[in-house]
Amino acid sequence: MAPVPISSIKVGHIDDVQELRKNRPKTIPERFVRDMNERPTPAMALSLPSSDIPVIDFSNLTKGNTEQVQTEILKLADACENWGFFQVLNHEVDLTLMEIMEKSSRDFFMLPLEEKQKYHMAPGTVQGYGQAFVFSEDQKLDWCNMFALGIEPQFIRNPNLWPKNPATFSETVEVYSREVRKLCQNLLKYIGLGLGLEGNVFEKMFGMAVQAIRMNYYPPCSRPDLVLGLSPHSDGSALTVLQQAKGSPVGLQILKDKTWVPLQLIPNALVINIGDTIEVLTNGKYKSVEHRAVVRKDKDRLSIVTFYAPSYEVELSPMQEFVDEENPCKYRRYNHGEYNKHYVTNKLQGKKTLDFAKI
Ligand SMILES: COC(=O)C(/C=C/C1=C(C)CCCC1(C)C)=C/O[C@H]1C=C(C)C(=O)O1
Ligand SMILES: O=C(O)CCC(=O)C(=O)O
Ligand SMILES: [Fe+2]
Repeated sequence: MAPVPISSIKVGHIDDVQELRKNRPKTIPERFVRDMNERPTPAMALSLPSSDIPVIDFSNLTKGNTEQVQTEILKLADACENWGFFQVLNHEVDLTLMEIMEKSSRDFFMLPLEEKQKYHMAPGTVQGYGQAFVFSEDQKLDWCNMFALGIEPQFIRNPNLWPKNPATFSETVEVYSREVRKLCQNLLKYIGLGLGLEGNVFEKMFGMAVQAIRMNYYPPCSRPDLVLGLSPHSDGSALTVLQQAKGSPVGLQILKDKTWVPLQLIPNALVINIGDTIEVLTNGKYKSVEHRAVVRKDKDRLSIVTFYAPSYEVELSPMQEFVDEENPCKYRRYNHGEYNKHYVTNKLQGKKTLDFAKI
C-alpha cells in the first residue's frame, strides 16, 4: 500500500492524556474507549510468576567459562524461539544511568504542556511529543503520551526536537543510547551464535544500524477496563530493549498462545524482544511477538524503549540457512527503508504490518 501523503492526513483533535487526567473526568472520551473485543482482560486473573519469563544472565555470556557461555547461548536461543521476549540481568548498562534516564524522562513528561509542545509530533510522523501512528479521525487513541527521537545514524535526527529543558536531558539520552547500542550489538552476536551462524553475521549485514528511542508515559485512568495504554503491535526493529521505570506497575502484556499474558519484570532487568526483521531473516524460526500495554486506576507507568534495526539501504530476505523443503521461504526480498516507511505510515494493528513482507 502506498503511504498516505502527510498533508492529507486528518487526525482530528488528539487530547493530551496527562491534561485530560488533570480534570479527573467521570467519563472517558469516546475516542479512547475500545471496542469490546479490544478491551483488556482484568490483569489479576492472568498474572504469571516472573519465573515463567526467560531470564538471561548476560554476565554468563561475556564473562563465563566455555560451559557457562554455551549454556547461556542455549537459554537465549530457547527464549528467542519459544517466547520472543526475555529479560536480561547484568546487562552492563549502568544502573545509575538507567535511573538518571528514568528521572530525566519523568521530568520531561511533568513539564507544562506548552513546553512539551515545542517538540510537537507532526501528524503522520513518529518523532517528538504526542501520539504516533494516528492516521484518521475515527481511529481509537492510546492512553499514553509519547516522546520519541531518532538516534543513529545522525541524519535521522531532527535537532529541533531535542529538548533544551530539562537541561541534561539530551546528554543523558546520548550516553544511555550508546550503552544500549552496545548491548544490542552483543545480544545479536550471541543470537547469531545460537542460530549456528557466525557471531558477526548481523553486524555485517545491518551496516550503520538505525536506532531510535521512545519514552511512553501512561497516566492513571479512572476506567482502565475501557482503554489501552498502547495498541497491540509487533516491533519493526531487529531487537527492542525496554526499560520499565522503577515503581511502575505491571503493564506490558504479550500475546502467548492467543492469551494476553502480563509480564512481571525483575527490578534492574532490561526486557528484550525480537522484532519483525529477525522474524524475516530466520524465516519465522524466531518470531516477533504481538504486545500491548494496559493502564491502571491508581498508578502511572513509564517505559523507555530502544528500537535497533538495519540501515535503511539494507535488502532483507530469509537467510538460506533457514529455508529448505520443510521450511519454504515465507517472506519476499525487500528494502528495510521501504519497510520502515510502511511501518510508520500505518496504524499499530497486531502483526498486520509484516504482511508487507509475506509471500
Ligand atoms: C512501535 O514502534 C515504534 O514506534 C518504532 C519507531 C521507530 C522510529 C522512531 C521512534 C524515530 C526514528 C525512526 C524510527 C521509525 C526508527 C519502531 O521502530 C521500528 C520500526 C521499524 C521499521 C524499525 O526499523 O524500527
Ligand atoms: O510500555 C510498554 O511496556 C510497551 C512499549 C512498546 O511496546 C513500544 O514502545 O513499542
Ligand atoms: Fe513495542
